[in-house]
Amino acid sequence: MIEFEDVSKRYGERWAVQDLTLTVRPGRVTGFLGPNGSGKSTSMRMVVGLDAPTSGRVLVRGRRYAEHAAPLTEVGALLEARGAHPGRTARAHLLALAVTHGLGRRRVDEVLAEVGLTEVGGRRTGAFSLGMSQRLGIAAALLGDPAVLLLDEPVNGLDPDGVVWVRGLLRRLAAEGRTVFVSSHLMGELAATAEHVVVIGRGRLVADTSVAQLVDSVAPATVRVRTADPDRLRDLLARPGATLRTPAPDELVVEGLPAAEVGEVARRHGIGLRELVEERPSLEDAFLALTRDAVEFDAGPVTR
Ligand SMILES: Nc1ncnc2c1ncn2[C@@H]1O[C@H](COP(=O)(O)OP(=O)(O)OP(=O)(O)O)[C@@H](O)[C@H]1O
Repeated sequence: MIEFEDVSKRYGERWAVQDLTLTVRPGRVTGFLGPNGSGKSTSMRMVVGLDAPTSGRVLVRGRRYAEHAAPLTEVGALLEARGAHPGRTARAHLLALAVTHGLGRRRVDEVLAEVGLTEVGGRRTGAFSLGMSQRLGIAAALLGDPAVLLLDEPVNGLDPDGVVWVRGLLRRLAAEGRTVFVSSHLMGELAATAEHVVVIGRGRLVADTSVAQLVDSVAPATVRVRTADPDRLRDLLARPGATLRTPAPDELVVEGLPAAEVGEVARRHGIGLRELVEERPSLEDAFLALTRDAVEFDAGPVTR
């Protein structure tokens, strides 16, 4: 579990994160979504003590990161893909991390195998592609077998096979009961992996909800019907909460009613339907609608 308690972070004259209160729970993948510059990386860095909050505090499993005796076994983090020394081999990089926590060579070999880098473990990381560096970063995050995993844009630079692999890995880690917190600026990417999503815009919390609820709340599904008698069907469907439009002579568009109910009312009254389609906004549309205000109303320079 990760807890942000009224956390704000200021860099010079600007707030990168403002009044963030949030609990990231174990046993599921939580996506962390926001446009570029919205404060995702800053928030993640504060979890592992790479940045200190200007106010508020961040707790990992009930304590500040620095208060944990062996932090690598509590929190594994991938915050920057090219984090390894370019002159070191992948194995040496992991071994250097492992020895600080009393972990042995065997664990290093295990995580190299887990991320598919066994063959290239002896190569210098400076020659790694971005995708290989991402895999190495994930190996480092897994090294201490931590209960909490923090991954900043983990699929960046991965090929399609790699993307599928990361999704499977994150879901497995969550199913094992770990807290998995993963950022992305692409809603579609997170929707394929995360059950729960936290959205920030301009450093402020915009949503903390399931992916399904997020889409429903921003732009609910509409039902589009083609029929010879749209006016009659419109009158039959008129009720509080339903919005009905007839954009064409043979078309009715319904908001606020499920497709099954629209179909059932038509059937009961003998109105033939040529077409009945439920249209959902895309995840990217939902995300853009949510963060639009946050983007337009810039938190601006420091006023407090
Ligand atoms: N070390 C720093 N010094 C000054 N400003 C910073 C620093 N780190 C981040 N910022 C600023 O804080 C804001 C949030 O940046 P952050 O990197 O946390 O956003 P992000 O959501 O991770 O963005 P991206 O998706 O582009 O990585 C931005 O305005 C950024 O310019």
